[in-house]
Amino acid sequence: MTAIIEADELTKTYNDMVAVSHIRFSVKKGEIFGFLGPNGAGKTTTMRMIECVSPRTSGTLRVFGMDPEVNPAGIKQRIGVVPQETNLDPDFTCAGNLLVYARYFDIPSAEAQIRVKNLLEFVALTEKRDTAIDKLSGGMKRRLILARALINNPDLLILDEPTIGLDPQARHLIWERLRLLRAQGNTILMTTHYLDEAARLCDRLVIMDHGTFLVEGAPADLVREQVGSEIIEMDNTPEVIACLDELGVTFEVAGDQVQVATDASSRELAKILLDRCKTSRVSTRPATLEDVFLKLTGRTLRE
Ligand SMILES: Nc1ncnc2c1ncn2[C@@H]1O[C@H](COP(=O)(O)OP(=O)(O)OP(=O)(O)O)[C@@H](O)[C@H]1O
Repeated sequence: MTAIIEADELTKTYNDMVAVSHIRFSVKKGEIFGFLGPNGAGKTTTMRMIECVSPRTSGTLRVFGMDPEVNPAGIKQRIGVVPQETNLDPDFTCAGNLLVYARYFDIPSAEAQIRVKNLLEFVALTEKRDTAIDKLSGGMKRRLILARALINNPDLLILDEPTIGLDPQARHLIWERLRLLRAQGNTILMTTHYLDEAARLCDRLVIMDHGTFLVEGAPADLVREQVGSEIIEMDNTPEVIACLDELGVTFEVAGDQVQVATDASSRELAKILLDRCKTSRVSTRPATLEDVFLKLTGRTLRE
C-alpha cells in the first residue's frame, strides 16, 4: 500500500525544550492512524509539522511524497484539518463559514454551493444552514469544523482531538462519519486522549509520551501483546501487596487499586487471590489501552 506520510528521526525542539524526539512512522492510504498520549506528549506538535505550519528541527518528513518545507502549498491543497480549538467565524452562518473556506481553495462559486450543500448533509446540519455559530451546540460546532475540513475534498484528514468535550451521542455521530470517510478511501490521522475512541476508530496507533513513541500497532494487538486479555483488580492495601509479593505475582499500582494482567486463565488466578489475599474484592475486566499505558509508564493517561 502507498505511504501517505513518512517520517524518520523527526524532531522538534522549542529553544532547549524537546517536544518531539526522533520519531519514525509511516501512514498508509486508507487507514485511520492515531496518536494517543497525555497532555504535552507531542501529538499536536507532530500534527503541526505535517500540516506545514511548524517547521521541523531535524529528521525527514514526507507527505504525499513531498517535503513540507519545500512544497507546503502542494500538501495543503490535499489535506483537511480539524484543529483542537473550535475556531469558527462567529460573523458568518454555518454555510458562510464553509463558503469562506471554499474561497481560500479557489473553488468556483457554483461548485462551492454544491459542496456546501453536500457537506452540511454529510454532517447532519442541513437544517442549520443559515444559523449563526453561537446558536449551535458543541457537537454541532465540531461537525461543522469537520465539514469545513472536507471542503477541498482532501486525501488526508488530520483531526486534533475531534470529539473533545462532547457527550457520547455527539461523539458517536462524529465516529460514524469518520468511518464513512475511511470507507470512501480517505486517510485519517488523529490525536486523542480518549482510549475508547482510539480503540474503536484507529486501525493503527502510537502511544506517545515525552515526545517519543512507546509502542505502535493495532489497538487489539497492543493490548494483547503488552498486557494480555484481562485485568484483575484488588484494593491497594499492604496485605494485598504482601500477598502478591509472596505469591510471586507481577502487578501494577493504579491509585487505590492493584492490577494484575493475565491471559485467559484469569478466573483461576482471581479465585486463588480471593482465597489467599484476605481481601473481599477481586474483580476481573477486559484489558484496555489504558493498561498498556500504565504498564509502559507507571502512570495513567490523565495523571
Ligand atoms: N509554541 C510552543 N512553544 C514552546 N513550547 C511548546 C510550543 N508548543 C508546544 N510546546 C511544548 O511542547 C510539548 C508538546 O506539546 P504538544 O502540544 O505537542 O503536546 P500534546 O501531546 O498535543 O498535548 P495536548 O494533549 O495537551 O494537546 C509540551 O511540553 C508543550 O508545552
